[in-house]
Amino acid sequence: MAINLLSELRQRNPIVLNLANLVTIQDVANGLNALGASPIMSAEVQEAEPLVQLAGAVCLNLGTLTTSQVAQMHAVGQFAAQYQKPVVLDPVAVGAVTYRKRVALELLAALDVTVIRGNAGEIAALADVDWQARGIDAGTGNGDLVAIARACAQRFHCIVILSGPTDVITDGTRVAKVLNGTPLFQRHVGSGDLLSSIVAAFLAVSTDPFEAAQTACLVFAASGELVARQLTANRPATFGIDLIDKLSLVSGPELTAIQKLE
Ligand SMILES: Nc1ncnc2c1ncn2[C@@H]1O[C@H](COP(=O)(O)OP(=O)(O)OP(=O)(O)O)[C@@H](O)[C@H]1O
Ligand SMILES: Cc1ncsc1CCO
Ligand SMILES: [Mg+2]
Repeated sequence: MAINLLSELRQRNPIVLNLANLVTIQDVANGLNALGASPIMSAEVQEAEPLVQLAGAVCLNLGTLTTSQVAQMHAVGQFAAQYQKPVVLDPVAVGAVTYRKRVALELLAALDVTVIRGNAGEIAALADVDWQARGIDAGTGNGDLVAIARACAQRFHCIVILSGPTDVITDGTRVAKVLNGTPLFQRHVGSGDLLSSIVAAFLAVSTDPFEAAQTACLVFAASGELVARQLTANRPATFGIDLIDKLSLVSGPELTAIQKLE
């Protein structure tokens, strides 16, 4: 775990190219900006090459996919391989909608994805493990989350982050866990979308994608935990606002003091 990656990120202010969903696009932009990265969103395939060239990393989010956006994702992903830029895939609701799963599998077959970040329902679907996913939510299942994340990483030859009460990070062999967090993340739509883009921001400033993934999970989950400690009641909207503020204020020592890692 390299908490000094946070200061590296803030110093270098990496540009993160996001093909975002239209529900949480502004939260993702503000969250990245608060953390110390420089977000840019795009919905136009014609500008794929120059945007990938200027970006340090790319995040592809399937949340509100359209046919033209999927074509844009293929184009951006191919330029990312050409210019050696890391790619994060957020497979929103692939456990609930067969069409989305097909799109995700086609992207994973065609592109060099560095990290897949999804909840248990999404990662189980990609690993072909039986699970009752529920829309954008993780749903219920009784599989071993580490085994599911590992199977997904081995199948697609990439790093997998299976997020939830415990975040599991694996490259198919190595496994790390971040136990920080708060149930308020689940009450605020788009927590996962922001985490995926923050993973991309850390990939942009690191040569070790496993360490970048682990650090992103800690910074995000622990920032949320620190915010929740200050709230007097369950306030999902306030949590969302305060989380963005906390991403700009949180320090390395503060994170080290509350980190719960395995
Ligand atoms: N019950 C929980 N307790 C603690 N932390 C949680 C809990 N559920 C989620 N988290 C944290 O929330 C963050 C987002 O992960 P989550 O698995 O909720 O994504 P998601 O389902 O894709 O969310 P969304 O669809 O709203 O974007 C992660 O940092 C994770 O650690
Ligand atoms: C609610 C919702 N619907 C599609 S994407 C999204 C945001 C969470 O990913
Ligand atoms: Mg999600």
